[in-house]
Amino acid sequence: MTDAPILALDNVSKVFGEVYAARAVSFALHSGRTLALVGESGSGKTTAARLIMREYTPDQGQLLFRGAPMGRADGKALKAYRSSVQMVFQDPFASLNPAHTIHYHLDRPLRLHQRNLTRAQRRAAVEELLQRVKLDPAQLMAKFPHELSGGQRQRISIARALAVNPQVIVADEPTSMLDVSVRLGILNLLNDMKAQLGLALLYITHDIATARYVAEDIMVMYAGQIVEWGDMEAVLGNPQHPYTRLLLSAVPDPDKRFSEAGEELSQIETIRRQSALPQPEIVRIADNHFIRPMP
Ligand SMILES: Nc1ncnc2c1ncn2[C@@H]1O[C@H](COP(=O)(O)OP(=O)(O)OP(=O)(O)O)[C@@H](O)[C@H]1O
Repeated sequence: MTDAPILALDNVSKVFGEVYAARAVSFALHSGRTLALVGESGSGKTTAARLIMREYTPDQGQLLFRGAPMGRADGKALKAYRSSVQMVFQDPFASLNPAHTIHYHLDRPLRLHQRNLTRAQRRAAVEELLQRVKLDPAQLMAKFPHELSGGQRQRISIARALAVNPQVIVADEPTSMLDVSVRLGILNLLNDMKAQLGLALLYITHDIATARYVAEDIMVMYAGQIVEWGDMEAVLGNPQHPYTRLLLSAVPDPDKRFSEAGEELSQIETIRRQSALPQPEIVRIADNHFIRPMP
């Protein structure tokens, strides 16, 4: 790939006490592509997301946006970053305010970020956002979050993220709290957004099967480090790191329906305890277009 990355973590570490929640993590996101960050609970995935969302500042290394270090960004650059980089959370119940209508949730970011729009233009924009996430505006605008299903709520979260015309979306386990029957719809929606809007997506999950469904590239995180990365099919077809092999062993058939695979992967912690994994050792499977060589 030759296009410049939109966003990158460059050799970033984040330490809590003695624990490296992230250690020398480097990766980049490109428009129109999804990078899956895969690892079990506690591996550092959410820390990586928080570093990108600027909830944590790196102890070492830097966050780059369009090549510029965010550590030195001024107010204007920070504002641009905040609308360019949006997050979709695991729990669509917790991320919407029960006291406000769906219209309010989508109108608010438009009011804050596109101040030149008239009320009528904002209303049209809200309708367009709902249509984009395949919900019926006439039916849903006046409703409150509790009147919606989990899948509909997650669609609203995605619409709200899209309201500010982002270039990057970080989706942290966006389907894990949803009914199995609606997960595929959300994953398809993420794939559509990537293709139609050219978004760069970071898809965070413990579930290799859904990762394979949405992402071209995969990064495996273990104990705060990226231990393996590369093209999705190349890594899954020929995993080099014992931890990747272990993650995959919980999904013996990668073509299996992701819902079944997800359940099996929830047993990964048990498997890990039984098999006494070696200390993380970084394996580079190939020169790769989206990640800098590890030191
Ligand atoms: N604010 C914090 N204070 C102290 N330790 C933290 C903090 N945030 C994360 N950690 C530690 O850093 C490590 C990585 O945590 P992190 O939440 O990033 O993992 P994760 O892969 O996202 O797990 P999960 O899937 O359960 O969210 C863990 O050992 C965790 O206990």
